[in-house]
Amino acid sequence: MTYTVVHDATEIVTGPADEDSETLQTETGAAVVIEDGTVSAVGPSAEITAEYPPANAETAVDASGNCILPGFVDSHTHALFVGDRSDEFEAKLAGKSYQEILADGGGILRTVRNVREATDGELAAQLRTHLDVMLANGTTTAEVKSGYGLDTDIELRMLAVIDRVNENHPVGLVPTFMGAHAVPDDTTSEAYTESVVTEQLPTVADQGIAEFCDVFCEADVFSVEQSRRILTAGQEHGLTPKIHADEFARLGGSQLAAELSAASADHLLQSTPEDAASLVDNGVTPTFLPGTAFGLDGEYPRLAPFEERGTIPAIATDFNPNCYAPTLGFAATLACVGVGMTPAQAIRGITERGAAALDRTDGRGTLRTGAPGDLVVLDAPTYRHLPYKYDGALVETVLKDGTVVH
Ligand SMILES: N=CN[C@@H](CCC(=O)O)C(=O)O
Ligand SMILES: [Zn+2]
Repeated sequence: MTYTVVHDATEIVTGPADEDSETLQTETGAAVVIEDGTVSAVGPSAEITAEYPPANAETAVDASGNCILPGFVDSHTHALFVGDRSDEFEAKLAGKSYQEILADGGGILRTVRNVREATDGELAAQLRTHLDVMLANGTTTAEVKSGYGLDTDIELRMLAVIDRVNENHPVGLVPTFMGAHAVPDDTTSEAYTESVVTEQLPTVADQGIAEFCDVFCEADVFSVEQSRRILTAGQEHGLTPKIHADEFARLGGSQLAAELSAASADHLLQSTPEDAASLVDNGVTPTFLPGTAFGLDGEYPRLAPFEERGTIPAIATDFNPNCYAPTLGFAATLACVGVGMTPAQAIRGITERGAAALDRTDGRGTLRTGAPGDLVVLDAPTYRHLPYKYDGALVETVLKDGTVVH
């Protein structure tokens, strides 16, 4: 019998509390056992270690003084990018808006130019570098979008790079096709939508790597009608919809997500209580991206309409060159300080709610029996310290499928 045992933890967060969904279930003085990559036992350390002695374990981690959390799930990233946009940060500080930068050929379109010029090796190396930082800060599962190619060949290349890196990086990747991330500057949104539907989507579906299809449904980008066309075509090709909705304008992206039963609707800065109700009623996981809100004008999405319906949003980083913040612990801090979540809600947001936004039903984001053996050992005694000590460096050890990977 080979097993990993993490023992004598000051606190283990096993998942949401059963009776009150806004709080966490925790055990003190506890241990967790992982066999064949899966959690096989959680409970009082003395009982667990009597059955699974650390001395006989393949891997034993003494977690005294530490809090153990489920591995973090980042359900929204654009982590495959190259190039620098630090001057756009300065332009924004000087008053230029994100949309003005994009309209001038900067923003996403600038990263598209950089990605198109990069070799596959350069793209893979940069993605690995980004994932190393994410892993060191507790992320064990991450969605990664294409969307900096904006033509069939480069979108396919991006997805192939994500797939290749996924073979040998500890962070488990979930690939999303996002050909509809922006409109290339040599075409119109109508013509480009047509090419996404008739050229990109069939080829991407044949390639068989992408699991989700995402659209930037926004004023001057893709209309609701265009987004509907792309997402339903994606569904016909077997890709589950996700959507960037209600970020700058309330165009109707949330309502579209509800209509299509999307896996998630993300950003939601302009969403109304009616939008929140539609999302919740149709099983769409609302996803807040507080790092992006922090870097724009500091307007955060509203929690109350979701809370009132018993739903905690997922919290994701949206890591991209406009939001250079790949750390979910920091996103959790912003979820507390900016959105007004409690630390328990924020921890739920970066764990099992993130898993829900990716349609994962394998217990990911919890540490219950049968869940993946993905664990974060904090250099702190309680989960509350994660959003509280917000300058990072709180993650001591990370296990993926029961193996120490950081
Ligand atoms: N808004 C669209 N996409 C990203 C930004 C990507 C970029 O600026 O490169 C987002 O979710 O914030
Ligand atoms: Zn995004």
